[in-house]
Amino acid sequence: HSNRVMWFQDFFPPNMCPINAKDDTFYGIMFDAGSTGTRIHIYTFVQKSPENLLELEGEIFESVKPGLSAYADQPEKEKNMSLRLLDMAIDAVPPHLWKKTPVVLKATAGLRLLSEEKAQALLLEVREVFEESPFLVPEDSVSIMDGSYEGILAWITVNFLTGQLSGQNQHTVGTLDLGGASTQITFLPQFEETLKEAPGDFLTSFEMFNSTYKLYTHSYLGFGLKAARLAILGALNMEAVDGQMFRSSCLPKHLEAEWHFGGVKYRYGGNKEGETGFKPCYLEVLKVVKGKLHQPTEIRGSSFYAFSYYYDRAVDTNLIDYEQGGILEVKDFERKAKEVCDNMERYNSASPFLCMDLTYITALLKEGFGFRDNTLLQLTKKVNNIETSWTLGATFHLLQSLGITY
Ligand SMILES: Nc1ncnc2c1ncn2[C@@H]1O[C@H](COP(=O)(O)OP(=O)(O)O)[C@@H](O)[C@H]1O
Ligand SMILES: [Ca+2]
Repeated sequence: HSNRVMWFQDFFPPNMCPINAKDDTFYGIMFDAGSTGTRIHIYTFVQKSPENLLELEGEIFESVKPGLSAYADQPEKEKNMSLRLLDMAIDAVPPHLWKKTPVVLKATAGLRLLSEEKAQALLLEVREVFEESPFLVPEDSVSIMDGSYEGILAWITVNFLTGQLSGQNQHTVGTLDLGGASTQITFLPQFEETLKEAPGDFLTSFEMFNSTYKLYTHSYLGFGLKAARLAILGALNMEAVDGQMFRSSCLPKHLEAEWHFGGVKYRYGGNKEGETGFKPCYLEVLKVVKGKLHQPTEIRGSSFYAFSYYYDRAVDTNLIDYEQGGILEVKDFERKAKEVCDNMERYNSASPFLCMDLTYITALLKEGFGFRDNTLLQLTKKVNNIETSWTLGATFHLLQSLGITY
């Protein structure tokens, strides 16, 4: 804990605290416009002692569904949603701090997949809501975030919260984020070989907290869990194919249903006549995954923090506890995938996609990234009661860019 205080001393040196020199609390508001939902994170920073040591004290978090991209064809309807979330900030931040509190929204894969025109129309709606709010609206406050930042900022969050970015002995940990539309992998390479073998745009130098980190990071667009469902069904990028039915051996045999994603309606169902179960499903999933991702050799032996849908699906299948999280091996996902896919009738109260999702996660980890069966995954939703989301890293970055730190 004391490490964190020490670290903040560097981050906010005593004579430089423009946001608020007198008050002992200040705030930062970060919106995460994800493909499946929009979330608000209101971070509180506190100055506890007269020496002006600042600490991240807490977070207020709320989320709404569906994601911004669901309003692609009626952007004006989006307004209610951002207003509703912004009301939380109005309640949480004391009025005298409103105009010193920055508010920013960053959109991820859902908007990256929309046409430029539709995405900009949605962002404009949000910008109007922000401009009418009493908060500090920085330039470029509403934008689509670059995928490499999504990975880097999540890595910053996790390694900050676990105390790895302060002090001398830094043992940083890699991060895996499985969103609805994209997935990210990020780590600090230890081997020279990794730097040599990585595609050029997978390495990014990033400055934060007075250090420069050269990270391996990549965001695979279309490899989020929900986009992967469409890819497996053969329906990705097949807009408005009226009435077409997409079938898969990963779905319950007699299932026929509809699914809305990114503003498009899809019909899908099981292999009524053909095979179902883990084996055929894995083969189907492999077509989407195999050879599509870069495999850095050095990660085979390391352990990673994993969140978002890795966490959710592990909770759904009782691999981990919803509150506690836990540590799993890659093979635990495979074991569950087999159990669910080969007994789909027993799991018919769960999501019809459970088999497909678990099989995809298994294939993504093993055949996609090249992890070993016994690679350890630390599944975490919160560290010290703060969400393990890129939004905290983004808030640090925001404060840094506003000149609140050097
Ligand atoms: N702050 C958060 N806390 C918990 N889960 C989150 C958070 N942000 C995203 N998720 C999870 O991420 C997954 C969806 O990813 P999302 O952010 O909507 O898509 P994408 O990152 O592809 O735009 C869901 O499992 C959702 O529960
Ligand atoms: Ca996300």
